[in-house]
Amino acid sequence: MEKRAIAIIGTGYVGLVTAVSLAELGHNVICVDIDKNKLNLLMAGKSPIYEPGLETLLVQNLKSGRLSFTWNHRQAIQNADIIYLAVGTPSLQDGSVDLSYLMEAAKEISLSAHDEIVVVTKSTVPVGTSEIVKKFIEKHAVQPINVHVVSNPEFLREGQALQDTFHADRIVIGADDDVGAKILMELYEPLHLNIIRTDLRSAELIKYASNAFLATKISFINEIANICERLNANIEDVARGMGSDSRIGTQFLKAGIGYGGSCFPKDTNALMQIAGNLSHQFELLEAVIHVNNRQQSLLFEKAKTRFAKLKHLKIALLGLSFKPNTDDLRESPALPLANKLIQDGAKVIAFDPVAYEKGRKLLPDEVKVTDDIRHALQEADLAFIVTDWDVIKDFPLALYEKLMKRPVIFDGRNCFALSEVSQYAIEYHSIGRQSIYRLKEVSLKRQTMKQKTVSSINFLTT
Ligand SMILES: NC(=O)C1=CN([C@@H]2O[C@H](COP(=O)(O)OP(=O)(O)OC[C@H]3O[C@@H](n4cnc5c(N)ncnc54)[C@H](O)[C@@H]3O)[C@@H](O)[C@H]2O)C=CC1
Ligand SMILES: O=C(O)[C@H]1O[C@H](OP(=O)(O)OP(=O)(O)OC[C@H]2O[C@@H](n3ccc(=O)[nH]c3=O)[C@H](O)[C@@H]2O)[C@H](O)[C@@H](O)[C@@H]1O
Repeated sequence: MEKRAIAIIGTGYVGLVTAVSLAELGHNVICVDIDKNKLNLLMAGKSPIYEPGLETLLVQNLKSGRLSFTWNHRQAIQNADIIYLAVGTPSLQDGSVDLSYLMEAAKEISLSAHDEIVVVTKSTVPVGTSEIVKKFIEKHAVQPINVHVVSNPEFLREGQALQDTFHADRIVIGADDDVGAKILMELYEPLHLNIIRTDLRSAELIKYASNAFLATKISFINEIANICERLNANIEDVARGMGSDSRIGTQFLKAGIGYGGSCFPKDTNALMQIAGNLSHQFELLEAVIHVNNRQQSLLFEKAKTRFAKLKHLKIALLGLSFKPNTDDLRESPALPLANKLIQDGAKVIAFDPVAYEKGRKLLPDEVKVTDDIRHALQEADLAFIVTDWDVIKDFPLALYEKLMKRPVIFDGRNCFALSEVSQYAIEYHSIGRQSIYRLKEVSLKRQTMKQKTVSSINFLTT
């Protein structure tokens, strides 16, 4: 295997995971970023993101000398024969993709690269962008250059990024010429994974189509959950029954508070824009996005129906990250929920085992933030579960019952089996399942017992 000199522009999730995995395969990898704070951490062997296993590989590869970091684009690019673009491609106001970071990175390549290079678009970009990048670099290059551009979209999930990289279901390599495609296929060959070779545009579309399809599965199951609630059926059983059909599959059928994160909301909106620009109204995707927006307010609406007023209630908001095992709060359903609760005059105390620092910066000032679940639940009038962190799922229901002033739980992730909850004096509202009102039942029973005791005392004293 030829040892390659690889430059990676952008050290976010995707850039970092790509960097450590290519260094693990024995290549020389240099990463460049414009964020000096991030680079200082990385150079010191500290991962700026919470991603299981990442820091260990970072330290190992820094020590071996195969991995390095710089803020100087020229230093990263001038000797590289493969250059990855892994910068962010966030949404603009209208839902279309902001390509300014990507084009800045392309400009840096044109200033420092020379001879023959392979430019790989790892960032998720609208169809046709890789061609634009190639033309841009060739047009603005200050030295003679031959650019082979390859689209190699990323499919990792946050929280299990390394597993998804080393054991990916597929690697997509899209190119309109064979030179770059062949080099990338050789690069990934030692991973022994399923490689799908396509043209440039198809590769770019595979990424959006995949994310949009997964988002569709989630909105679909959430709609079935809404029907379950009205029919007294149980969404967990329905999803299990559906998912056992191998044509449907069990994954991404977990009903909940709606999808969040840095990609599904952004990429579904982008695909809507892409279709719209082609005069095609993507009605199915429009519905998927609409259902997700509605689903994110569902727990709040349920709480408003249950309690006429949330004002002055002490509310524990459990989980801030958009899913467990990450400290990423981008598009987390916890953020709009916290804002709504504050607007309604509730006293909110938010808990997250990892994302609490980031949460403190993003939540309204009125929200207290803690990394201690007991502290959040103490004397709370109700609790919202937003993220299914193990520490939340495994926290004993007996303690929810004991610590809370009034143990009413709105669970957006179906963390507990109904049979388990019904053993406690807890009122429990979840997604796509019947609500449990044991709180009333048990306290009534307690009241009756108290009354009985009082009357027997009265009897004894008369
Ligand atoms: N986060 C994820 O799980 C996944 C993300 N993607 C896609 O990958 C791309 C990157 O996503 P993330 O890693 O989450 O982004 P991120 O926002 O975490 O990181 C991007 C990095 O690029 C840096 N950057 C911006 N302009 C630069 C420039 N001119 N030169 C050097 N560095 C520059 C930023 O400072 C930042 O550190 C996006 O297109 C995203 O849609 C794809 C699959 C998974
Ligand atoms: O393009 C991307 O950035 C990535 O987007 C997702 O990965 P990620 O956002 O890290 O997380 P997921 O595990 O897919 O979850 C996304 C959201 O859907 C929600 N979800 C997921 C699965 C499910 O069954 N139900 C459900 O509500 C999660 O809670 C979360 O809010 C995709 O799964 C990755 O393949 C893709 O590379």
